[in-house]
Amino acid sequence: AALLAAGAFGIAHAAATAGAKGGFVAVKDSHFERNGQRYMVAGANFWYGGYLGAPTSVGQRARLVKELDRLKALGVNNVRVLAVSEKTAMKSAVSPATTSAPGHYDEQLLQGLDFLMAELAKRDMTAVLYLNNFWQWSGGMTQYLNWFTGSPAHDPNVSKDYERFMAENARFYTNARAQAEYRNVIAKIVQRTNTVTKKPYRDDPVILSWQLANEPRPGNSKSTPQDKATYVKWIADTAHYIRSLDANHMVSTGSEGLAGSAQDAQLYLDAHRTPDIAYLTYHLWPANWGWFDPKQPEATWDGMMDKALHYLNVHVDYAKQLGKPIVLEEFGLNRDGGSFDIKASTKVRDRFYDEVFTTLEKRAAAGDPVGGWAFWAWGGAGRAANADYWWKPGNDFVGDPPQEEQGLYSVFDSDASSLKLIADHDKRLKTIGAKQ
Ligand SMILES: O=C1NC[C@H](CO)[C@@H](O)[C@@H]1O
Repeated sequence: AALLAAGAFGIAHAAATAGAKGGFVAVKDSHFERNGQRYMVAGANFWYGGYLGAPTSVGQRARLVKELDRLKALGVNNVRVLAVSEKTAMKSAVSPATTSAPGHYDEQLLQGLDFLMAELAKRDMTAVLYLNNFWQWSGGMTQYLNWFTGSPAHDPNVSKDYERFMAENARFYTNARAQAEYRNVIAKIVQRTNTVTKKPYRDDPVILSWQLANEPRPGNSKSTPQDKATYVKWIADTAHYIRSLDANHMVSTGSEGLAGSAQDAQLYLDAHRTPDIAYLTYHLWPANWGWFDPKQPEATWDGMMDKALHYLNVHVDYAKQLGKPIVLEEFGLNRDGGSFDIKASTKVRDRFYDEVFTTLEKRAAAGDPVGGWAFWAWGGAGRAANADYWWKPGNDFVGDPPQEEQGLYSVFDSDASSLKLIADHDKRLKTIGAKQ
């Protein structure tokens, strides 16, 4: 029995550490490692990367290749991508969608993801793939609930009632039929064989992590202890399920940090404690959270930076407490004056990016568990198509998803000062990592 147990332990241990060897990114001593070397995530949010890779319909493979070449040239080594979307009647959601109805999936969009993975492999880049969305812009949890409870899919861009939207969305975590379909989708993608490379996703080191959802929250600001317990259990159970399908890849939550945890540090820590969640994530949105007014930058900058620096540092401290890496996988600020116009300057945003990068570099240089960052979001060659800056099917994709003005937070290929900042700091981050 002892021999059997030792053997089993050996296999389990080998599986757990296999990642670090076979080119997979894995965690070692609260940092990322790949092939025995420190790995720092110098990332970009590129939610529509799989859409561009589609062979037909929305696909623009020539653009995708150019965008990846641009990102690679900047020193970006990772992209964070929406892996699956759900068809919905909500006005501000992307179409087409991967899942047209439970059990029915668009093979063209899935082949788009395949093509993206293949192109990332050619450039030695990795991807974080999120498998759902707490928000409406890709259907997400709201659409699952519409399918399985018949509840109307309230687009909060229309209702303006985010508190109600968030409270209603939390029902997703306990709806058995919604969870069953969500796991069907997870299994379909995690167990997929790439039609371009013929490589099973499970064996593809391009994937840095499977992410439960984009910005999953326990409910709204009045989340109850029961809501919180449900949320923690959903994270642990779903992460365990993914790891049961794929022991090579890390799993992450997609959490925004305290802002997505009802400002409850204990909840944020509990949500990331399970060994099946490899690292912590957090996001930083000063304008969304009311810390900054782009139309009054001088009046609001100091207060915003105080809060932002605290947010940046306190989450690295949480990661230290858990002994896991942490990635700031979204952050952004408006163009000057709050303009959506690509011709508008980005002086204030550049200053914000510089502060964010510098703060995290300091913590990384001190040996703290900074796993890296990903700015929100790459607009590249995409351009807003309409005078009102709203997206319509057939328009270019940019960094801003359809629920926001196309130009709100995007970094475009013409934003030279922003591109230089990103390139300089991505290089610095990787240099810090290499020295440790
Ligand atoms: O995940 C997200 N976080 C913030 C982005 C900008 O508001 C938003 O577009 C996206 O839903």
